[in-house]
Amino acid sequence: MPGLSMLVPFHTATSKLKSQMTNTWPPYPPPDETELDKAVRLEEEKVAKRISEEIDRQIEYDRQELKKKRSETKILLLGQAESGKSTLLKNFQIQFAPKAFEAEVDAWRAVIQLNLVRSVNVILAYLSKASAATAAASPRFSKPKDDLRWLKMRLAPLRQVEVILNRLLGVNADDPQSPSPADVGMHWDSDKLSEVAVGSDFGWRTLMRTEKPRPTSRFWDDLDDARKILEACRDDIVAMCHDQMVQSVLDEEGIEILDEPGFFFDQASRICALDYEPTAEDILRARLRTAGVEEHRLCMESPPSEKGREWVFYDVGGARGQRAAWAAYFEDVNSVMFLCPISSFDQVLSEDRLTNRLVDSLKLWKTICSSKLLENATFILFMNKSDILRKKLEAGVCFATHVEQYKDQPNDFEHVSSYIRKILLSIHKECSPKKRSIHAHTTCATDTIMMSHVLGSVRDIILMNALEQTHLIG
Ligand SMILES: Nc1nc2c(ncn2[C@@H]2O[C@H](COP(=O)(O)OP(=O)(O)OP(=O)(O)O)[C@@H](O)[C@H]2O)c(=O)[nH]1
Ligand SMILES: [Mg+2]
Repeated sequence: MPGLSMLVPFHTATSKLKSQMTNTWPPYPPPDETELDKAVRLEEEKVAKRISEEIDRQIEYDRQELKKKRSETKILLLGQAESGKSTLLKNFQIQFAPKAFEAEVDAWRAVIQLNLVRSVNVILAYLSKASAATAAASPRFSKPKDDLRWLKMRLAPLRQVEVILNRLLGVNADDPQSPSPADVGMHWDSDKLSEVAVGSDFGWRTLMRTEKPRPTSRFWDDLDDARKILEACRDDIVAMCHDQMVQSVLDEEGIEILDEPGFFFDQASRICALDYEPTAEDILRARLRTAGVEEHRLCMESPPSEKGREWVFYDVGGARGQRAAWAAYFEDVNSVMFLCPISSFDQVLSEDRLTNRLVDSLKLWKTICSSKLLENATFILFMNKSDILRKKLEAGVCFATHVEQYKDQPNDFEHVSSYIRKILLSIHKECSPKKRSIHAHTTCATDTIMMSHVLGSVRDIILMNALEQTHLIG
């Protein structure tokens, strides 16, 4: 039996062969092609070309994505709730992406005003309940009840301001850790009551960006209303913040106003003004609890040598209930930044009042150090809230009362902080799956000057290690 090629006309076979050999596209048309065949062939060629181009585009996209991924630096921010993770991230933005940080100022203004209003509402609700229950018995409520009633009446519009700002910022009303002031009980719990959380998917930061298409005018009208009410209540808010009865209640509860996250009582007059412009320090002091895991892309604006490099931060919610979600982000991480609030030795977790915060932080650190998934990451430890530790010790709070092993060593900042440092470093040494260097810094994340020095050296460490990890050096 003759081969199949024997049945195909010679010129067709050769042109096919030629097209296969030279890889010509489109292939030569068959010589006996009818008009209909030609139309069909051209259509088929068009479709094939489209598919081929689509595949090329996808390959190029995947190549670019891979290239981008390789040049990205992934950083995980870890630590218990209120350790200062989000505050550290703000410092990175201030230092290396100031324009992007500036673009979020409007959103932070609303958060700061909400922090203040919420604190005022919480205190008012607390005072009324406590006053009703103990008016006769306690000298701290000796102020005439009428005064309190008058204050409440004058400041009643602030409840509306809180509602508006909650709505505009997307504060999750269903969040069990974000109770409204109406939920205030007889037990003072500043951990929960002064703070708010915004879901990471709400996009509140970009909502108010000036260069973005603006939200509806209803949004801005509501925001204007909230600001006007705040301005109208300004004198009464300032009066309340300095009121003796309020001060004595806060004193009795051991609340150090300046150290309370998101309280802003000392800045009430400025923050309530219609033309209030938040400073970087205000924004660093604002309290917004992270819910879930937030991805932040920071495109370096400075220094010029690093312009355009992208750092991807994963900022996690630090409360116990949120920690199970962390592990999903452990793979491919270049750097872990762990924050241990060293001032927390005399505090308990707000989610578990039987657990000391420092003990919880050390346990968490042990778990993170032991993780196999993180064994190649660069570890940077921030012993944060050093300013509060210093203040507490200077005020006479005794470290050994809460950490018995400390025994009778000196109760001063240098000794206590170096004791905590030794423990953290020895945990890292003992629990790491393989030998790994560590960089430790004692910080106050609300102090921009201190942080600019620290972050300069942190940046160098991260860049060096990113290079090593991509085998360009070392
Ligand atoms: N005084 C002082 N306050 C700090 C310091 N670091 C952070 N804070 C404040 O502590 C509060 C909590 O900080 P965040 O950065 O929100 O804490 P976080 O670790 O992100 O907390 P979660 O999101 O709940 O996990 C904020 O109001 C900060 O301003 C510090 O070093 N000193
Ligand atoms: Mg946070």
